[in-house]
Amino acid sequence: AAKPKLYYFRGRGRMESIRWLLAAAGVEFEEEFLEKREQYEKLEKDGHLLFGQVPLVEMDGMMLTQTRAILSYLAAKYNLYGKDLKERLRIDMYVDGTLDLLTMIAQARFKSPEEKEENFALIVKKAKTRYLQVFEKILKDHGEDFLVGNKFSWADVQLIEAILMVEELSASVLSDFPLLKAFKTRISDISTIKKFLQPGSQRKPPPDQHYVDVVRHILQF
Ligand SMILES: CCCCC[C@H]1O[C@@H](O)C[C@@H]1SC[C@H](NC(=O)CC[C@H](N)C(=O)O)C(=O)NCC(=O)O
Repeated sequence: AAKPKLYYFRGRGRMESIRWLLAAAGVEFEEEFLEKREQYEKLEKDGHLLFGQVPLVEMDGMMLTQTRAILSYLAAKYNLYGKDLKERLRIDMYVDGTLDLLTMIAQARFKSPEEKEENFALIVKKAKTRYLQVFEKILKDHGEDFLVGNKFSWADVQLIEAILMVEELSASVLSDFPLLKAFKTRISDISTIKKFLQPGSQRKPPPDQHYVDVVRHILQF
């Protein structure tokens, strides 16, 4: 079967979680990077952008948009969505919280330089008190290796992505969370994740000013 094809900017944004989940599932994918406004306009004209937005993923003969819908489809397709309705619900709860944190971080990078530092400090504080503390307790309460059903799932992928992104803002953020430290080591050691963490993989670096400028230019905001 043809490999999934991802249409997005050459950066993390909303597409990075989709890259992570595909990589975790061991699924190879191609990328088309939007560098010019014309590319975005062509996708729109061709009717591929349901609400006029990207991420866009071409797979299984479909043109898919809406990040959360795509992630859910991938999790179900690659058996990373729990064994029953209750486990899927728990995964959804954990993932929605983690995506809120990731979105906060990603949007903060679009702030002005003076706002950015203050914003990042606030985000690190919220990450620790509202998110990481909760996941530390979940691991403590059930004493298992994975967040849900003692089996590797989408929830674990989102959390490792979030941990690494928060550590980019504050390297010592896990100092009060021994179970999350062990979780990070364990999940990073899973062969598909380990490969994605190697240099040269399709994982994107933190956004720089050029990325922000290109996104603003293409989307004209
Ligand atoms: C996670 C946040 C990453 C920051 C960068 C993104 O946020 C946006 O500022 C731009 C990009 S994403 C690009 C943006 N896409 C979305 O907002 C998608 C939202 C949708 N609910 C989804 O989850 O896929 C876009 O196409 N906008 C065109 C426009 O609406 O006319």
